[in-house]
Amino acid sequence: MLETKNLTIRFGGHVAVDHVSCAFAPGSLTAIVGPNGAGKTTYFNLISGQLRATEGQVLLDGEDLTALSAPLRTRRGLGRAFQLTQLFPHLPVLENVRLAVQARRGIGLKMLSVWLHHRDLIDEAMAILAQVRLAEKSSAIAAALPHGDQRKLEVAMLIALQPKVYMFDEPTAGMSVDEVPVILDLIRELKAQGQHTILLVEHKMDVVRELADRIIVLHNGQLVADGDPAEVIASPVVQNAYLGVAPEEVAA
Ligand SMILES: Nc1ncnc2c1ncn2[C@@H]1O[C@H](COP(=O)(O)OP(=O)(O)OP(=O)(O)O)[C@@H](O)[C@H]1O
Repeated sequence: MLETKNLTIRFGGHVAVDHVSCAFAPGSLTAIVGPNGAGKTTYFNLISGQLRATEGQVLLDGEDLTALSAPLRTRRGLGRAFQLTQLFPHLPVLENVRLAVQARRGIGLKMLSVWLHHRDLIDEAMAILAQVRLAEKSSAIAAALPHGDQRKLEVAMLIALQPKVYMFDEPTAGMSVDEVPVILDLIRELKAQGQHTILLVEHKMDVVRELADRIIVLHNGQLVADGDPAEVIASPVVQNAYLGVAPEEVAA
């Protein structure tokens, strides 16, 4: 179980995330929505450790991660989709995923045969690339991939780490119409496995409606709605805060 308790960050006088308390269970997919500047990405950054909270806590399975760096949080099971800049852009796709698998397994594994060990890592990396439909591009240089394939590689790297929590920040942003379903299928497959906690920041409400079990709404850094997707989307607070419709218009 991932929990945030009174999670808060101030930038000068501005409270970007304001005492957000929320728990996210394994097997659930929660969409985090809200207008531009609501604090969604900042909330993600506080959970994954890219930013340190001014106040409050992040807990995973009861362990307080608040004081840990982002890499240590990753090792505890918080998996956030990487940007290409965090990968090895000048190495082949397969090498990137192999290194992620190796990082997860630990480098100090005592293997009878180094070659077998290497073969085993490659086999796992290739299986993950097949899962994200990138197997045929395994020898391409990561930086040379088209945008949609780079996003798939980011998901592959995440899968290689076998996190407890998957965090996706606008996973389909900048993708062409034919690439979007591949990423959504991948998220759907992860959800179907049933044991991961999945958090998704997404602006496209059709995607949210289809994938999420639950929606939380941030507005001015505060948690203003939390619940069943259909009910939350229909609620006056969301129609007003997110879709820009006045509550009285919704009620009418
Ligand atoms: N490092 C920072 N320094 C100062 N202010 C920041 C910083 N990071 C975020 N903010 C501010 O915090 C608020 C929340 O920003 P954030 O990017 O989290 O919003 P968001 O909901 O993800 O928006 P969007 O949907 O546009 O991505 C904004 O007012 C933003 O300007």
